Amino acid sequence: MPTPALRISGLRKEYPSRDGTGPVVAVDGIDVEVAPGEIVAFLGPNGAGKTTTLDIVLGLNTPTDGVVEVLGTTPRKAMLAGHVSAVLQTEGLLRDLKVGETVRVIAALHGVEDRVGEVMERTGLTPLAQRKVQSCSGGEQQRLRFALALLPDPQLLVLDEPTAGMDAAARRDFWETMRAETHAGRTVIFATHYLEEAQSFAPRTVLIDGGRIRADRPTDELREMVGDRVVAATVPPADALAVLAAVRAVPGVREARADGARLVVHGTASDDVARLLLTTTAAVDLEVSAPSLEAAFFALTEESRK
Ligand SMILES: Nc1ncnc2c1ncn2[C@@H]1O[C@H](COP(=O)(O)OP(=O)(O)OP(=O)(O)O)[C@@H](O)[C@H]1O
Repeated sequence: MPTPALRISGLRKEYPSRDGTGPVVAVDGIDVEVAPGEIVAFLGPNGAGKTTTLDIVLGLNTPTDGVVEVLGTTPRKAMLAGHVSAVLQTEGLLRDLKVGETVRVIAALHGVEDRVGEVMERTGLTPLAQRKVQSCSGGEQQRLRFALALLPDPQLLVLDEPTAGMDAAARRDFWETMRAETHAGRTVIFATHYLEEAQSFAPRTVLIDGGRIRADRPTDELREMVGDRVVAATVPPADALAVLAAVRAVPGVREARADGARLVVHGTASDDVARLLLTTTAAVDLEVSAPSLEAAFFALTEESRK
């Protein structure tokens, strides 16, 4: 058995109360093991305990109880040896430095000046080299943090909501670069609020809420468990009943109803329903939406009640 990239056993973290109402239990007994080369999403809503867990993995916070091993050693030793890098939500950048200078300074600290050009190129920073950090957008600054994390060529990369504050296009760019950076052997753990980010990037998802793991399974399976899509469209009122009947006959449709002229269809067959509506009816204003994270949690707790 190879040494796990990460082993967390019985992890618990309590913070002193902020308002005298007793301690805040941020992490309430987490066990998880990540093999070398795995890409794992820690998915959960605000306050789930993701940042606390990742900070402990990075040696930036200490557990109240439990054991955390990173690459077979303590978090601090792994970090100091340069085997672990992180992109954190709040990590400071020096605002007066230029982008290129920032990368060179950190490369010099790691003794890897020869990697500057390659890392800047791979993270798309070369055209921004002369720009001051303070003039970069939030997404560009996040890309710079990512470049700094890649400099030591870490075995384990930890990303805490790396796309927070980015718009959809910047998020897509970020994950495309990230995908190219995950080569055999590099382990990646990232925290996210977005089910789509877990779906498109991580083969395995650990769902965390209230400081506990609610599910730890292949992301595809999770997606199937919450695979419903909602298709909505406006149809001429006179057609509504006939269209409803046609839609209900599509395999995979779980529920279809008409709210006045607005048709709302739930189920796993969103492509088939959309095709039927657009090609055989006078439907307009078609929208397809994915379940929210809240819906995912609901579906999962419903599953565990069965
Ligand atoms: N220093 C602290 N003192 C007291 N409570 C804290 C402290 N840091 C975090 N908490 C609390 O611990 C719980 C878990 O917080 P944590 O930041 O780990 O969650 P998260 O999943 O990362 O959330 P987010 O997505 O908002 O970053 C929350 O209830 C939070 O308010």
